Formats: sequence, C-alpha cells, structure tokens
Amino acid sequence: MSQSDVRLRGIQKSYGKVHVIHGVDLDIEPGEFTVFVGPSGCGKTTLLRMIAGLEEISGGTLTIGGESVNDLPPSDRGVAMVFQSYALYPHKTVFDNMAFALKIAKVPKEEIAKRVNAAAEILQLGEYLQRLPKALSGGQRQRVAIGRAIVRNPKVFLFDEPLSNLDAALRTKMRVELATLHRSLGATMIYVTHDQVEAMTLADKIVVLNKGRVEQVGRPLDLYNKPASLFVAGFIGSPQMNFITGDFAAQRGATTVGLRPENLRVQAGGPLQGTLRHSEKLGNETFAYVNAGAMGEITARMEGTLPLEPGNTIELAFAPEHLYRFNADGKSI
Ligand SMILES: Nc1ncnc2c1ncn2[C@@H]1O[C@H](COP(=O)(O)OP(=O)(O)OP(=O)(O)O)[C@@H](O)[C@H]1O
Repeated sequence: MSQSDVRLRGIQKSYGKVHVIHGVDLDIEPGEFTVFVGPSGCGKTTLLRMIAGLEEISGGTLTIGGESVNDLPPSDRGVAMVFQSYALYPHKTVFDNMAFALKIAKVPKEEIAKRVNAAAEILQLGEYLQRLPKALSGGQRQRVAIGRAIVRNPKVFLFDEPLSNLDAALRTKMRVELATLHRSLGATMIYVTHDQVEAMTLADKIVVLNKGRVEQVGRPLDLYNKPASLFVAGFIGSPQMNFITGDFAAQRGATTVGLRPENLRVQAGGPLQGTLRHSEKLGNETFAYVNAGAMGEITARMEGTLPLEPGNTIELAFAPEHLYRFNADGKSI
C-alpha cells in the first residue's frame, strides 16, 4: 500500500462572500491516521472535500505526496473517499461495486479480480460478492464502500463520518475493524467524525477545528491531558469538562477552572458542595448531576454506585493536579 503525506498551506474556502475556512496549515505524515473534529458547521467536511477535490480550493496550496493537486480533478489525486451514505450502486453486485472504478480505469480483468478478492478477504465479504447491496446489513454495506476504496490502492483514504448510520454495537465493531485495517494497510487516512470515542481511539493525530480555523493539533491523549484552550478542553472528553468561574476560579489564579467529571470524588468536607439533582446508574459507573449553587451545574463520574438520592447534599473533592486553569482569553495557564 502506498503512503503519501498531505500538506495544507493557507487553505481557504469561500462561498461567494461567506468565508468558511480561514487559512488552514496542516501536515499529515505518510501512514498517519488523522481525525478532524469540531462542532457542527466548523468546516470538517468542507476541508475533507477540498482534499478529495470535490470542492474547489479558494486559496492556499494542497500537496499530496509532494505534488500540488489544487488543479487536479478528484480522479487524478490518488485519493479514495468513503461516504456516510455508502453511495453504493444499487443494481450492481458487491463484486461489481468494488470493481467499477477499476473497470473505468481499464485495469485488466485478472488484475481486477485479484484486487477485489483480496479486499473482500480483508473485509470478510467473500461470501457476499454476488449479492446486491439491498441484501446486505448496514455494516456489510459500509464494508463494501471501504472495499471500493481499498481496491483502488489510493495514496490517501478519506472518510466522512463512515460509521454514523450504524447502531451502537456495530459502530464499536467497525471502529475496531477500521483500526485493524489501518494497521494492516499502513495507509494515510483522514477521517471526519462527531464521535469522541472514534476520534480518541482511531487517531494518531486529532485536528480540532473551530469556525474554520485549526484550534489545536495533537495526539489524542495530549489533547485530553494538555488542552491549549477552553474550547479544546470542552470539546475533548465525554462527559464534558466542568467549567467554574467566579471566586472559586479567582482563588486559583484563573478566570475559569476546569475539572473533568472522572477526576471528582465524593468526600465529606470537599471544596465543591451542592445538591444531587439526578444520578444515572450504569452498574459499573454512576454519573452524578450536581447543582452547586453559584458554581453552576457540575457533573461527576464515579466508579460503581453512589449511595445518595436526589435532593441529598453532596460534597466533592479533586486532586490539585487535575485542575485546569484558563485566563480571560480562554487560553490554558
Ligand atoms: N454550498 C455552501 N454555501 C454556503 N455555505 C456553505 C456551503 N456548504 C457549506 N457551507 C457552510 O460552511 C460551513 C462549514 O460546513 P461543513 O459542512 O464543512 O461543516 P462540518 O464541520 O462538516 O459540520 P457538520 O458536523 O454539521 O457536518 C458551515 O457554516 C456551512 O453552513
């Protein structure tokens, strides 16, 4: 499998007078799994589609494998994209869906059969090759869509929320399969998702986008442990980090402090006091939603169960090293 780097320099996108991407610089190394995350409308899909060649680039340069591709059509960029909707041909069999792009490219028949069979083996689709897409499950259809990308032996794989149409159990299974696929192919992959767990578990590198700009780039655990800003701290991690302002923050030399739900514990006399509003008991863990008066609403995650009822007083403590501090500009201190 070929591996290519992807480099973005000052990439911009405008639709008429509306600027949606404001000069993105980004380096994606050969073989790297890069995930774009950010709130709805931040420009993840637009950026991916510009790399694919499906959206014109309004400014800046894009290179793939060292070659400027700004003016190349999608088919000449050596990229293969997998869509959320799968976009399979309904009247073609699984084999023909996977073979189609190769037929168009006039690849010899034997070579097509070899590549389709190899991809089908990797994706465990061998027994379905003569079926039509309508006779497949959602997960199998998504595997065909991925197979269609694999047979083209692209320099770069692009994924646009590929698992979001699948139910929770299948998502988990496909997530593990994608990670395994990346390891076995060693290909460069760029992936857009809304899903925290997908971003944290699949990525070598996460790119957090905010209103058409790169907010922070880093390895998943670096973003989790050392978010550069309030924005990233609030975006990476689920449930979301608690933010507290006012005196509690000021005493700690910040305008806002952050505490992750998993870093809070019940402790008599703890510095965070409130009333338990609701608790969610999942068996192995419990989420406590606490009304902490002037400090606002605080979420705590506890191992096991919590022997408290709504309306009870709850006191929470944390270790000092788990406190995140932010200044008035929202930057980490
Ligand atoms: N054809 C268009 N004309 C004008 N604005 C557009 C067009 N396509 C997208 N946009 C705007 O560009 C911005 C980025 O859209 P994009 O789809 O890339 O966001 P996203 O981060 O992928 O969002 P989501 O997570 O909701 O899919 C949005 O504000 C959107 O309204």
